[in-house]
This record gives sequence, C-alpha cells and structure tokens, in this order.
Amino acid sequence: MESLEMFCQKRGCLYGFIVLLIFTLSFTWYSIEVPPWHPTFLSSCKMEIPNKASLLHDLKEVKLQRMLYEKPNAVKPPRTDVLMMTPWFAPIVWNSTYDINILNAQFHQRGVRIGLTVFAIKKYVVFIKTFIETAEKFFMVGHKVNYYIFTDRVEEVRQHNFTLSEGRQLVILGVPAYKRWQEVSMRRMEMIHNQTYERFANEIDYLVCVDVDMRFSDDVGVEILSDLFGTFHPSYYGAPRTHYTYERRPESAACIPEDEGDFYYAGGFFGGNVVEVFKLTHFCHNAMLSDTAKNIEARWHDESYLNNYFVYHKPTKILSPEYLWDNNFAVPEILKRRRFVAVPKNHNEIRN
Ligand SMILES: CC(=O)N[C@H]1[C@@H](OP(=O)(O)OP(=O)(O)OC[C@H]2O[C@@H](n3ccc(=O)[nH]c3=O)[C@H](O)[C@@H]2O)O[C@H](CO)[C@H](O)[C@@H]1O
Ligand SMILES: [Mn+2]
Repeated sequence: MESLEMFCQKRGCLYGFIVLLIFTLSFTWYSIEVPPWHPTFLSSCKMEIPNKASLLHDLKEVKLQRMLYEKPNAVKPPRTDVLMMTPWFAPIVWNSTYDINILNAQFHQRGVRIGLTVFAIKKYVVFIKTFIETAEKFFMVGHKVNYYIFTDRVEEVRQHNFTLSEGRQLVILGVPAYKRWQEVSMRRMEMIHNQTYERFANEIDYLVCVDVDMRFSDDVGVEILSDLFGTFHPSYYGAPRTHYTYERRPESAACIPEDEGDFYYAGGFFGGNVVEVFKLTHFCHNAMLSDTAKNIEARWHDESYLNNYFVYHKPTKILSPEYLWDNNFAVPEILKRRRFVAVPKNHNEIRN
C-alpha cells in the first residue's frame, strides 16, 4: 500500500504540472494579440485555400507529364550582357532567359485567360487590322485570349469580321472620342478601370494593355505575365536617371524627384492581374484628374503617371525592349528579337 506521504507527493507534482500548463497557455494567449484560431487571424492570412478535390486533381495531372529539357545551371547564367533581375527580385524578360515550354505547361495547367486591351479611336482605326492579324499569329498562341477593342467607330471595326483561332474572342466596346489626342491617350486609364469589375474580373485572369499603332512580329507569350508588369521604353533602357523624361514639377501628381526612379517605362505596354490593373488605372486616372483641376498636363500624359506608379508600386516583372521596339532605332547587339514594333505614322495627319 502507498503511504499517505508518497500519495501527497505525487499529487503535488500533478497539480504543479497543471498549474504550469494553465500559466503557459494563458501567457501564450495574451501575448498573441489575435490567436491563430480566431477568425480575424484566419481572414488576415490572404492565401485562399482551394477546394480539396481540385487540389488533388491538379496533383494527379502533374505526375502524368514528363518534363524534358536541358537542366538549368546554377553557376552559368543564360545571359551576362543584360540585367536579368531587378534589385527587388523582379525578372526582366530577355530572349533565351526562359523556357517557353515550361511556362506554357504551367499556364495551361492553370487554364489562364488573357485579355488584350487596345484603343482604336478616330483615325487610329486604320491600325486595327494589322494589329489583330499579327496578334493572331504571335500573341499568346494556344492560350485563351479575349481582345477588347475600345472604339468610337464600332461599325467600322465590326466590318473587319476577323477570323480568330479557337479559344479566342473579340469584344468591341463603344467609347467616346475625346477631342485632343493627349486626352484620348490618357483616358484609356479610366476606360480600362471602368471595365475591370464590370467585365474583366469575370472574363479573364490577366490583362495586357497596349498601343494600337503597333504590329506583332515575333512571339509574345505567357513569359510576360505576372501580377504587375511594365516595359522598358526603347529610348531609355540604357540611360541615366537624368535623361528620363519623367514629370518633374513638384505640383504634379506624376512628379518623380531627380534622385528617385528605377527605369523609364513605356506607356504603350503594361499589365498584370485584374486587381493590380484596377489599382494602377485607378491611380493614373485620379492623378490625371487632380492635375487637370490644377491646370497641369503631365509631360508624357498617361506614361508620366504610369512611371510615377511604378516607382512606388514596383512591377513584379519587366519586359525588355524586345516587347516594344521602333525600327527607326539602330538595333543594338543585346536585342535578339523584335516582337512588337511601332507601325510608322504621320503624327500630324493621324492625330488631327
Ligand atoms: C509605344 C508607347 O509607349 N507609346 C506611348 C507614347 O506615345 P505614342 O506616340 O505612341 O502615342 P499614340 O499616338 O500611339 O497614342 C497612344 C494610343 O492612344 C490611342 N489613340 C490615340 C489618339 C487617337 O486619336 N486615337 C487613339 O486611338 C491609340 O491606341 C494609341 O496607340 O506616349 C503616349 C502618351 O503621350 C502614350 O503613353 C503611349 O502609350
Ligand atoms: Mn503609339
């Protein structure tokens, strides 16, 4: 039989342990402002957990596919003549830095849908035929694509009756024609913004927003897609900050001080997922309105606001000038492909 003394000793240990446990638990509870099992904590973790059946289905699919390609080499970069990564770890897309087959497999697996927005207002409708025809050849071939053509000449665009490959659709959106070309260009931000929740959120995953006075002349594929992306302007990718044609007047909402800024981005090619494009166009349009109220027109219109936005909201990917080129420029050694090039235009003739 256990002596009374031993029984008391054991019970003492047990009580001691329980007291310690309660103390530790309550300390943990109070030291975490919102405990992990609290709904507020769960909703603050932004990652959405997909449904279990679809996760398991995806896993099965990955196993079925063989992945055959030359393995990357950790000590031999594919390019040493250009910057391939920004200091905030956004890749810069140059030829031969990626394997399109790997990327295509990834984006097909996700069934990604891509929207391409383009504006053909007033005389700029002349560009739409070449634009769509070359896009059919080179833009996101094999993926689901929606073209969104914003125009004041709906009938004229419709009459082209473009034949599109499978999985591709064309949507014509009637919009007003502003008088000055600068305003037409700037108002694109507002019009894209207006369609994000109305339409884009339901129809696509990524948006690509470009100029219409352009032609595709080589592949532009899913390598460009990321949450938020911009493109080096072909005139300034190698230039020092002082040469960038940023808006410099402090009273403008587009102002970038002399000692800030990374690159000079082109107004004619940007994009991202629907939410990021919503935020970007919201900023650019409202900054433009606030400048207009002060009688200020930013130096390079929408491009100036875009550049300002990218200083403070860094793009997660940047496209090299391969994606926006002008054949009036001499072709530098680093430029291996010209994928999207300006169609020559008579500025005075087309803008008036
Ligand atoms: C390649 C590139 O980076 N281009 C940018 C550049 O000049 P650009 O000289 O290339 O501007 P632009 O004349 O092409 O105008 C921009 C776009 O607005 C549309 N448009 C314009 C006028 C008009 O009457 N009808 C019409 O539809 C059309 O889609 C055109 O492509 O600077 C502009 C602002 O000054 C914009 O930021 C452009 O995106
Ligand atoms: Mn243009």
